[in-house]
Amino acid sequence: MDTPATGRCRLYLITPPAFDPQPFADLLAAALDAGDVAALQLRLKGVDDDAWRRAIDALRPVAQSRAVAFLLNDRADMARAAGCDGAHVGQDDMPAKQARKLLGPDLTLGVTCHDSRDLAMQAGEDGADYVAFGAFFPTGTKDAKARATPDILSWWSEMMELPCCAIGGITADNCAPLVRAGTDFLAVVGSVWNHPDGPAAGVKAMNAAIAAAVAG
Ligand SMILES: Cc1ncc(COP(=O)(O)OP(=O)(O)O)c(N)n1
Ligand SMILES: Cc1ncsc1CCOP(=O)(O)O
Ligand SMILES: [Mg+2]
Repeated sequence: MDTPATGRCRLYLITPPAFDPQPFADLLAAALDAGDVAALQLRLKGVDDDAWRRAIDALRPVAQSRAVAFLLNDRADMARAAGCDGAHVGQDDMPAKQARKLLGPDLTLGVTCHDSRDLAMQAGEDGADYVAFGAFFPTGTKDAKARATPDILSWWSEMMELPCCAIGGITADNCAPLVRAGTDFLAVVGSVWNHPDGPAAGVKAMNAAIAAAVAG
């Protein structure tokens, strides 16, 4: 997962809460062709391993053929054998150390750190490649436990080399303070998949907003 070599923040797309993998693959291709996306996270809840494998088989080539890193949410145990680029784990999923062991040294590991500097420093020590803070805004996608403010992003990005990611209710209209605070990635679900003009327009709008925040 390429971190922004230019110093510019990049979009990190997460799959919507429910979708049918085959038709969704076309929608995803259009979204990824619409603008810069650093990573796609496959996020499924309450499905069995066969459903995970079907979704991975449908979506992984779409992402990887476009040089978009393909990460699994929660399932660090599946990522390596399934040819994925990494995994994202939360504080209640598995210890970051265990996820790192499962992934090996080369795959990307992301860790949810809510609004906690301590959790983020621990995640870095335990082998995370990026730390995720949030939720920054109200979101209907997840019942998010914590609320974060941009100062954690500015503190982290000034103190640490390890990339950070912002998540939670982020849209083209509200992302500027997060970009200016130094986040390396903006992780989004709703602002892309629920965009009134479709996901490709959502990706374009997010990239335009990132560029505007950097310029402004
Ligand atoms: C990039 C990114 N950041 C945070 C999360 C949330 O992970 P978690 O706290 O484990 O919650 P679930 O997504 O598993 O419901 C994430 N998935 N991605
Ligand atoms: C998975 C997750 N973790 C914290 S908030 C959130 C949901 C992000 O979705 P949206 O971009 O629609 O708010
Ligand atoms: Mg999780």
